[in-house]
Amino acid sequence: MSATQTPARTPGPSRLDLLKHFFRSGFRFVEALTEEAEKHGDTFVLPLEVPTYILRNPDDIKHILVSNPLNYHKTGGLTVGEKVIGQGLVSSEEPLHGKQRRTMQPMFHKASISKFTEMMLESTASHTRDWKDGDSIDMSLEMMHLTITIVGLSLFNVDLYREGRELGMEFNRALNLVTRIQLMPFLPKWAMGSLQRKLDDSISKIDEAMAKIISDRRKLPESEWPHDLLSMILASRYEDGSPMPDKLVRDEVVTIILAGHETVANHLNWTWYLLARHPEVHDKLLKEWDEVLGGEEPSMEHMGRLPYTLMVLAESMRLYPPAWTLARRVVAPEKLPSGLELKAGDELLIMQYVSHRNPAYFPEPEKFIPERFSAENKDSIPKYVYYPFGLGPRFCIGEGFARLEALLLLVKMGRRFRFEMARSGEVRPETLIALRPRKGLPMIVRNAR
Ligand code: HEM
Repeated sequence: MSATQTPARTPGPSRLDLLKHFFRSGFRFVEALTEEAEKHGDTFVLPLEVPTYILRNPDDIKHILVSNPLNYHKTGGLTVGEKVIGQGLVSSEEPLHGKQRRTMQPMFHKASISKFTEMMLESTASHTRDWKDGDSIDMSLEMMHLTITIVGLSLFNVDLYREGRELGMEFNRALNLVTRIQLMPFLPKWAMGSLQRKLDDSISKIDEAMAKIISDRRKLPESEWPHDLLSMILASRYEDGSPMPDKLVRDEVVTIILAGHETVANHLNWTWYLLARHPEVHDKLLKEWDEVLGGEEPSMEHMGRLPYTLMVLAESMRLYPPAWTLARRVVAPEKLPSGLELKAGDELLIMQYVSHRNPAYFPEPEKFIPERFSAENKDSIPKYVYYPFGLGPRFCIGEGFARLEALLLLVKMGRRFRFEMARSGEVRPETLIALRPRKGLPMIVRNAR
């Protein structure tokens, strides 16, 4: 990377400042950028080869994501794995994106998602069946296993942790390789070439398995198709009545696996971490669950009746948004509402992590205070400063699925267990594709009561 001229009126750290900052803070990337936002204000630019703006002005965010989204193409983060996810919803652009989104939307309606409730609860019960007071676990591994099981069962009725384990491992391998390639752009050519070859090998194994899953399903009469997302994708029709081509079916399925498990896993990881540090919040949750659910299992229908649980999950996503940044590239030059003049090719980072810690809207932003999201307080939080699921036409299609899954798993596990941190000190975030706990999350299982 080489330093370049940046517009004189946009503030930002020099390249040297940035390096010093990262070294001093032990390469704490998002924390350093949050501090830079406090120093420079809502808009600042990083001195990279292509000017890269970090934006948190709510009017600019609204303009880019909602008012004129076609002028801002997707890049970075969720699309780096484009080789793996192909032309799925996360990475495609218009007009393909709109066509796919309209076709896929009904699968994510409340009525079809709620049919996954029993499976989500059963998967959780079976995953945690043998856990007992005093056991040591790495919560981040446990949550990855549980959420990949759930996404595999929802998509094509295969448990990717058990009978579909080989395919599940292949997804993990591909995701790790994508992350390594993304994090190490300075690797020598030969080393990068070797990673790329491993990724290609992993992708061809995934393609082979996916082709078999799709053709096996097509061989069955439609009346025997199970209720899962693959059946819904195969049964869906475009506006002109034609079915989705197999290549796009494959891309959408792989996209949902990758977008739909690490995000939820990390949302839960951070929630367990916060509850371990705030046992009094866990007590209040138990009280709400006793009062509202009694002995019943949680369901979609309870979501509106568990306000404190939803407040805890919302505040957890404020502090630790699993999708920690949205990345866009400017298509045509444009002036933003704040006055910032953008050129074609400029890169934009709209960082949930930075916006969600803006003290102008969240006093004492580092503190875990679920009451920020109480009925009385939540309306004072503007839409464009808190956006864990994104905004506008690229808004997360799986939001309802993720919220249901997080609630069910939290109640199902949190009623039986509490989790204590196995090591002292604060857990720092690591900014991979999702915001993960750095060095995992070793915890000790305790009985909830
Ligand atoms: C807590 C969990 C989740 C979080 C925080 C999250 C967050 C996000 C965000 C921020 C975006 C927008 C990205 C952008 O605009 O650049 C997105 C898009 C997407 N998410 Fe999620 N997500 C979660 C769970 C899920 C689940 C469970 C699924 C599927 C079952 C899913 C599928 C998708 C897809 C397909 C897109 C692309 C939508 C489009 O561009 O039309 N996500 N997600």
